[in-house]
Amino acid sequence: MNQSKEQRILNFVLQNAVRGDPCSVVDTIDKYCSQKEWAMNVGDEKGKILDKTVQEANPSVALELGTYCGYSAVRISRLLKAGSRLLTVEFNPEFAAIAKQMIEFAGVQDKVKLLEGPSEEIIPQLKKKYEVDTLDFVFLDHWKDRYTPDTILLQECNLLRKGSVLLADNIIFPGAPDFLNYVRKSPHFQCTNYPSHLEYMQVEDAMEKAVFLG
Ligand SMILES: Cc1ncnc2c1ncn2[C@@H]1O[C@H](/C=C/CNC(=O)c2cc(-c3ccc(F)cc3)cc(O)c2O)[C@@H](O)[C@H]1O
Ligand SMILES: [Mg+2]
Repeated sequence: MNQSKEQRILNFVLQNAVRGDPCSVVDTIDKYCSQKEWAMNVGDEKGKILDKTVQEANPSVALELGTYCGYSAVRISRLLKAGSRLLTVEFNPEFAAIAKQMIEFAGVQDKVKLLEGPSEEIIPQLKKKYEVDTLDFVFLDHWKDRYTPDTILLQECNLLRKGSVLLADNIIFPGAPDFLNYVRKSPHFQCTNYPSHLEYMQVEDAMEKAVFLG
């Protein structure tokens, strides 16, 4: 049974990155996906926007929707202060297994908790089962038609507080038009757009930051 692309990405990291060094894992994935096989990691150009937003928010508790191979989980968790944690949600068991190995190889397993299942099931469990009070930072990078329902669900579950930062990938390509409409029209969010490019390509893309106003 031949390997999946995601397995090939993981193997390339295991053979070429430095164990325990999250930056080398991130750089090695970018090297593979820009030179050998494209994959839907946020990539380095948008990754730098992600880095700045995470550093500004300096979250104690962060949530990621759509782990995939773990690229952004490693990228985010490398910036978290001691005692902070990232909860990352992934419903595809193959991708979750890949991401778990990626996270452990990078040495960030103490900061990252991978929650397997659909976001609409996991989000309502965050307070009681995962002892979350409110979320300081949320990275949305899962199916694009899930951004809006999950943003509404986060509010319904009282998981956002004044100043909680949402950052959404792929605002232009593949696009999340309903999400953009929702947060920009809502009086509860202060939005900022960050033009960029699709990972590993010269195609326009953008990220949108939406700060919850309470
Ligand atoms: C409700 C729910 N719950 C839990 N996990 C969930 C979930 N919904 C999805 N997931 C998980 O998250 C990832 C999915 C990511 C979706 N991302 C994209 O589709 C994407 C696509 C492109 C792209 C660009 C140009 C092209 F030509 C083709 C594709 C670029 C990107 O950056 C993307 O993010 C994937 O690991 C999936 O299993
Ligand atoms: Mg994306």
